[in-house]
Amino acid sequence: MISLSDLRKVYRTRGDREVVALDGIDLHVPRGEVHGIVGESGAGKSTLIRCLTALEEPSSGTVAIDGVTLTGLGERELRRQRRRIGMVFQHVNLLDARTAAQNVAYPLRVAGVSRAERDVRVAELLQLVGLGDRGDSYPSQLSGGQKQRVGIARALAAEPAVLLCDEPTSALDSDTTRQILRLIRELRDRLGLTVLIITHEMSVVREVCDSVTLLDRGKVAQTGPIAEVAGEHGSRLARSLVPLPPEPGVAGRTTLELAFGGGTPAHRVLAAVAALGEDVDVASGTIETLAGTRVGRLRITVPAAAVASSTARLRAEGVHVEEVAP
Ligand SMILES: Nc1ncnc2c1ncn2[C@@H]1O[C@H](COP(=O)(O)OP(=O)(O)OP(=O)(O)O)[C@@H](O)[C@H]1O
Repeated sequence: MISLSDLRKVYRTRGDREVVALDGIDLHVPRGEVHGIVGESGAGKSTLIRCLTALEEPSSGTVAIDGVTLTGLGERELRRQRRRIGMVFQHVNLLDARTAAQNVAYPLRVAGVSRAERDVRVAELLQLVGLGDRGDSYPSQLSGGQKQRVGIARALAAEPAVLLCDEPTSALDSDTTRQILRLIRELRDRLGLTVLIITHEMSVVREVCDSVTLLDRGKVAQTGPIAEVAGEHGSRLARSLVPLPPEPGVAGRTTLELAFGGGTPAHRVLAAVAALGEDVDVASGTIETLAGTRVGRLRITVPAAAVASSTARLRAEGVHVEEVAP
């Protein structure tokens, strides 16, 4: 379990200016959950990861992994606790002159695990990530996805409770991305890992995460289970989890956005739209199934003069409606 309480990190720059990178973050990820962290560049994602791995000392607040508070631990104990956190990066950074098996064995060697035990563990780990027969291959002989699998096996060598993944699929094509995300889920299921994924790709969140947090200038802007945040109509996460294609505006007409899902079943939305009469037109729509729940957005256009009446009629039918700024 990952638990951050009122976490703040303030950097002091050379000109003695203060930069508040994390501004009172509360985040609790239960054991066995895959949680995504998203946010624009500069939102504080890397700082969050560095505080979680205790590479950075928070200015205030606490970080706890599996009930152990990392903040304030001595160097020796911190090193021991860090082994409970496995890290997976965008660029795997394997040792080129070592085979896949030797790369996975490396952290075990550093930890002083005996040769015989190491060999058994490495074989198990490679098997676990689907590379049982590639232990003797060098990184140059492996594809990007296979290298990432080796990186994941290496991260799991110390049997961590938590896997922190920093943009794990950003360097991979879409098919390989899907396979790696599937692997992460399988590992979570088999090993009971708690997984935190930092990503700028909403497709990653859609595909693998149970819950998600949006960071904005060091604060939690929105957080919750995927289906829940996607159902918070009009919210930033709902918009990016259920994207719509761009559409050109039409002169004299106004676009209204309607929400499906949650307490608003599709038939009610469609009936309410149909009741507006022939002056209504459909501009775009998307429906996604997220964590087993169907959520969607529908954009319609109405004559500018009919905006107020159309909105009122839709709302009277219980449909969530917002006017889209031109
Ligand atoms: N060592 C540092 N000294 C001063 N300011 C820093 C330092 N590291 C980060 N910052 C500032 O803290 C804020 C958060 O940065 P951070 O790197 O955590 O964001 P991020 O969400 O990871 O961005 P990106 O997606 O671009 O990696 C930014 O304003 C950044 O300029």
